[in-house]
Amino acid sequence: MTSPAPEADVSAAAYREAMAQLASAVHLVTTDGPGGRAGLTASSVCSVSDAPPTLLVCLNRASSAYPAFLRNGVLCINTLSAGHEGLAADFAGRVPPGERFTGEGWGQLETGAPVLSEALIAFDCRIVDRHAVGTHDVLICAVAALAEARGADRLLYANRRYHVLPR
Ligand SMILES: NC(=O)C1=CN([C@@H]2O[C@H](COP(=O)(O)OP(=O)(O)OC[C@H]3O[C@@H](n4cnc5c(N)ncnc54)[C@H](O)[C@@H]3O)[C@@H](O)[C@H]2O)C=CC1
Ligand SMILES: Cc1cc2nc3c(=O)[nH]c(=O)nc-3n(C[C@H](O)[C@H](O)[C@H](O)COP(=O)(O)O)c2cc1C
Repeated sequence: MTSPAPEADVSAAAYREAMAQLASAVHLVTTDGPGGRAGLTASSVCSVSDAPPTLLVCLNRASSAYPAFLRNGVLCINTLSAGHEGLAADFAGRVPPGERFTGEGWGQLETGAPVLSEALIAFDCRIVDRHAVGTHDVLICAVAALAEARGADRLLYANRRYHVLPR
């Protein structure tokens, strides 16, 4: 477990203002298993290694979905394409947790985590490590399967709004 960070000399508000300038892909991070089905919108996804294929996602422990991710030990990173802004808003809290999977086609790959059939890319993963840092857990995930729907425009998030990056 990582020791608590020393008192930051940058305010959280100033940090958020700075971070809002960064453009990132947008994902629905989903899970299913003994802990139930859950999901949230996330932008804190990045590659760690390609040998073996490994990525990370940072999960707020206050999120309603957090207990399910820990209990299930698996997740899917569903990278969104243009036209999925509504889904991103739904999974970011616009829709209550228990009602987030009613629409859209959802399937599975290896782990049983929900896979959005129209996702630009789906990274089906097993959680192999976890580091608590401040309010979040950094989840280290081994990629067990991949699916991709080529050719769609990308959905980005920057300056607190969504943007489309043509393919
Ligand atoms: N990594 C995260 O946990 C993120 C959380 N959010 C949440 O989504 C909501 C909408 O955010 P915005 O409209 O973009 O404005 P905002 O001013 O709350 O956030 C601006 C930027 O700061 C960073 N950020 C915000 N809250 C954070 C947190 N609790 N932990 C780590 N980084 C954080 C993100 O990069 C975000 O794009 C807010 O409640 C925000 O907390 C948004 C993006 C990332
Ligand atoms: C564009 C965007 C990116 C987000 N990225 C993350 C993230 O990387 N990690 C995280 O824990 N929450 C992130 N959130 C916040 C969650 O989607 C959600 O708002 C929060 O978990 C509360 O949802 P709940 O109703 O499931 O508790 C993001 C929100 C938005 C709008």
